[in-house]
Amino acid sequence: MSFLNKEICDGDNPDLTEERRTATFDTDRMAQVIYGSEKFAARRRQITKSISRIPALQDTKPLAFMTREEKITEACRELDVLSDHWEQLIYVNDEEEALHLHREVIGMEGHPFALHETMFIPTLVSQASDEQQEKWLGRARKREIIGCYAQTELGHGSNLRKLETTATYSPSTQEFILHTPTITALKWWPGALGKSSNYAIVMADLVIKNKSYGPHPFIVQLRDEKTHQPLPGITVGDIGPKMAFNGADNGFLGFDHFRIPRGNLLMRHNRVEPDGSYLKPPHAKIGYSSMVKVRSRMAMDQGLFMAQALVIAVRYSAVRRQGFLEDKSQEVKVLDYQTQQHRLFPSIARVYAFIFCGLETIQLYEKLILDVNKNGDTSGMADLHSLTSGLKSVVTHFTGQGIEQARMACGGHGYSMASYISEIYGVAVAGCTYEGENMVMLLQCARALVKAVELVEEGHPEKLSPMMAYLTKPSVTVDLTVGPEAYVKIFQLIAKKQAFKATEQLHKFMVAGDSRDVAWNKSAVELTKASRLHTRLYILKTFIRRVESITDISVKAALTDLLNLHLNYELLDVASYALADGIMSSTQMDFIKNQLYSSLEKIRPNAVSLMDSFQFSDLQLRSVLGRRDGHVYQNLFEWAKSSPLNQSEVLPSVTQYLKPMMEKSKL
Ligand SMILES: CCCCCCCCCCCCCCCCCCCC(=O)SCCNC(=O)CCNC(=O)[C@H](O)C(C)(C)COP(=O)(O)OP(=O)(O)OC[C@H]1O[C@@H](n2cnc3c(N)ncnc32)[C@H](O)[C@@H]1OP(=O)(O)O
Ligand SMILES: Cc1cc2nc3c(=O)[nH]c(=O)nc-3n(C[C@H](O)[C@H](O)[C@H](O)COP(=O)(O)OP(=O)(O)OC[C@H]3O[C@@H](n4cnc5c(N)ncnc54)[C@H](O)[C@@H]3O)c2cc1C
Repeated sequence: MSFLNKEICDGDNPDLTEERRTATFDTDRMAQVIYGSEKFAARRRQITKSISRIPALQDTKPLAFMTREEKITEACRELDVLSDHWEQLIYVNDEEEALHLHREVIGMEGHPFALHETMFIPTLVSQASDEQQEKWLGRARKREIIGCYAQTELGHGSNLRKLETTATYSPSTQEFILHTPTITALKWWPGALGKSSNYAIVMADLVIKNKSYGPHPFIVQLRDEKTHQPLPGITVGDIGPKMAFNGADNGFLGFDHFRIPRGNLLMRHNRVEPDGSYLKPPHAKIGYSSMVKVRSRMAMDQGLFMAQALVIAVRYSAVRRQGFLEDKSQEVKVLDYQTQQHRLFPSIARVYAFIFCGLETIQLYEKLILDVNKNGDTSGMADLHSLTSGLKSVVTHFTGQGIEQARMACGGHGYSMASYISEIYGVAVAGCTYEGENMVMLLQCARALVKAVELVEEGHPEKLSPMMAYLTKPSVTVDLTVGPEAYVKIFQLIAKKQAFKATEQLHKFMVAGDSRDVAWNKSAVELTKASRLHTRLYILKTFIRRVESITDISVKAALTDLLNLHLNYELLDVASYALADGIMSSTQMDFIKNQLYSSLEKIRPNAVSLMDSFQFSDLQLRSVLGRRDGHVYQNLFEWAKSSPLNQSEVLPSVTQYLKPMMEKSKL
C-alpha cells in the first residue's frame, strides 16, 4: 500500500516528496502512537499552528550567529511574548503542553523557566504542605516569581549526604540560618540560578541543636522582587559558558548567615516544630523526589533529542546523492547505502523504544506522587528509583552515540552549525551528568539487582518485584524464529547470568575479608554491566508491549519492522555475553545478522516518514540542513551568506594584521 501523507508535498525537494509518497502509513496516526494519544498529538499540531501565526515568535537571527548574552536576551523576549499569549496557546497548568510550547519556541539551549517548570514547581507540588502551596505554588504557576533547584555544590554533586550548605535552626527566632561555610559549599551548576531566578529551592543540611538531619529542601528568596538585586547575605552569579546549553544561566550561590522563617522548610513530609523537635518523613529519601521526577522524564526527553538529530540526518540522506549502485546514469541517495542505514535505523528504533519507556515512567511518577501525597504510601519509591536510575543512564548514553552517528551521516555538512546537530549533541549529553552521573546511577540500579539476587539465593523468590522476576527463570534452549518472545528469553538469560556473576563476585570479595563498600568497588564494573543489561531488557519488553497494543494495521506493521530491527540489533550488541555463556550458538548469531540486514531493507521506504511523524516544525528543529522542504543547498548558501563575517568583503582583522604582515613579508 502506498499513499500520500497529508503534508503538502508541492514545492518540496522532489527526492523527499518521493519518500513521503512511498510511505506505507499515515504520519498523523504514527504521531498518536509517539505522543501517547490522538488528543495530545492533535493539540501539539494545533499549538504549532497557533505559534506560526504570531509574527514575534518567528525565528529572527539564527542562534548559531548569536553571542551568549544575545541568546539569553532572545529567550527572555520569546518568553515575554509567550506569556502574553499563554492562555490562548495552551491549557493552563498542562505540563506536556507547556513543555511543547517551550521546545518549539525557545528550543533546547536553555531559558530562565527551564528549571522553574521542571524542578521548582514539581518540588513545591511534591514537598510543600498545603499551606505552603497556597503561599507559593499559585505565584509560581502564574510566573510572578521565577525559581530554580539549587542542590549541587562546587565540591559535591553525586554524594548528597556530604552537601556542606547548612540550615541551622534557631528556636529563639524560629528561623533557619543558611550558611556556606567553605568555598566547596558554594552551590554550583543550578540552571537559571545565576541571573534569572529570584527564588530557589535550596537543598541544605538541616541542623538542629548541633545534630545533622541530612539534606532537606527549603524555599529561599534570593533577589528583591522589585529591583532584582540579590538580598543582603546572598552572593549569586553565572558560572560561565558551557559545552552547550548556553542560553541558560547556570549559576553559583553562597549564603552568609542568611535567615529564613521556619515556614520555609518544605514540610509536607517532615516538620520542624517551633521548639526544634523534628518529625521524620515516611521514607528517608522522600526529599529526593524532584530528581526522580526529572529522571522519569528523561527517556522521553532524550528520545526527542535523538529524534531531532535523526529527522535532520534522514531527510538529508534522502536528498544527498553521491556515488552509484546499479544505475550508472544517476547517483544514488546516500540513504540507499547499507552502511548509512545501519548507521541510522537502529537509532530510529531506539528513539521509538525510549519514547515508549518515557510514556510509561512519566505515568509511574504521577501515580507515585498521588500515592504518597494522598495516601502516604511510599511503597513504590524504591522500584521507581532503581528503574529510572538505570534508564536515565542507558538512554543518555545511547542518545549521545546516536546523535554523533547522525552527525557523521551528514558528512561535512553535519559538522557545520547549520545542521544544528552539534548543539543537540551538547545538550543531550549533559543528561549523562545531570540528575546523577551515569555510573553513580547505574550503581544505584545495581543495589536493587543485588538485593533481588540475594533474595533468590536465600530462597525467597516470591518477594521479587515483577521487574526482577526474570532472575528466577531457568535456562532453556530458544528457537529464535518464533518471534519477539524468544529474543526476550535470551536477553533475560544474559541479564540474569550477569546479575548473578556480579553478585557472586561481590560476595567473594566479602568472604575474603573486604568490607561491603570495598567489595562493591572491586565489583563495580561488573555491577554496572548487570544494570545496563537489566535496563535494556526493560526497554525491549516495553517496546514489544507497546507495539502489540497498536490497533492501526499499517502503523503497527511499520513499527513491527522497527521492533524486529531493535531486537536483532540489541541481541547482536550483547552477543559476547551470550557466546561466552553458551546461551547462543554461532548459527543463531548468523541468523540474527541476516534478520538485521533484511530489517534495514524493510525500513528503508518508511525511513523519512518514520521521522516526519515526530512533526517537529522547522522552527523547533532550527536546522538549515534538516528543513522540511529539503532544499539543502539553497538553504545552506543563504545561511552562509547571512554569517556576520560575510557582511563586509574585507574584515578589520585583515586590514589590521594580515595586510601589514603580507606587506612586511614583501620587503
Ligand atoms: C529534564 C526536563 C526536560 C524538559 C525538556 C524541555 C526541552 C528542552 C529544554 C532543555 C533540556 C534540558 C533541561 C535541563 C534540566 C537539567 C536538570 C538538572 C537538574 C539536576 O541535575 S539537579 C541535581 C541532581 N543531582 C543528583 O542527581 C545527585 C545524584 N545523587 C543522588 O541522587 C544520591 O546521592 C544517591 C546517589 C541516590 C545516593 O543517595 P544516598 O542518600 O547516599 O543513598 P544511598 O546510596 O546510601 O542509598 C540508601 C538507600 O536509599 C535508596 N534511595 C536513594 N535514592 C532514592 C530515591 N530517590 N528514592 C528511593 N530510594 C532511594 C537507595 O536505593 C538505597 O536503598 P537500599 O535499599 O539499597 O539501601
Ligand atoms: C547542564 C547541567 C545542568 C545542571 N543543572 C543542575 C541544577 O539545575 N541543579 C543542581 O543542583 N545541579 C545541576 N547540575 C549538576 C549535576 O546534577 C551534577 O553535576 C551531577 O549530579 C554530577 O555530579 P558531580 O558533578 O559531583 O560529578 P562527580 O561525582 O564529581 O563525578 C566525577 C566522576 O566521579 C565518578 N564518581 C563519583 N562518585 C562515584 C561513586 N560513588 N562511585 C563511582 N564513581 C563515582 C563519576 O562516575 C564521574 O566519573 C547540572 C549539571 C549540568 C552539566
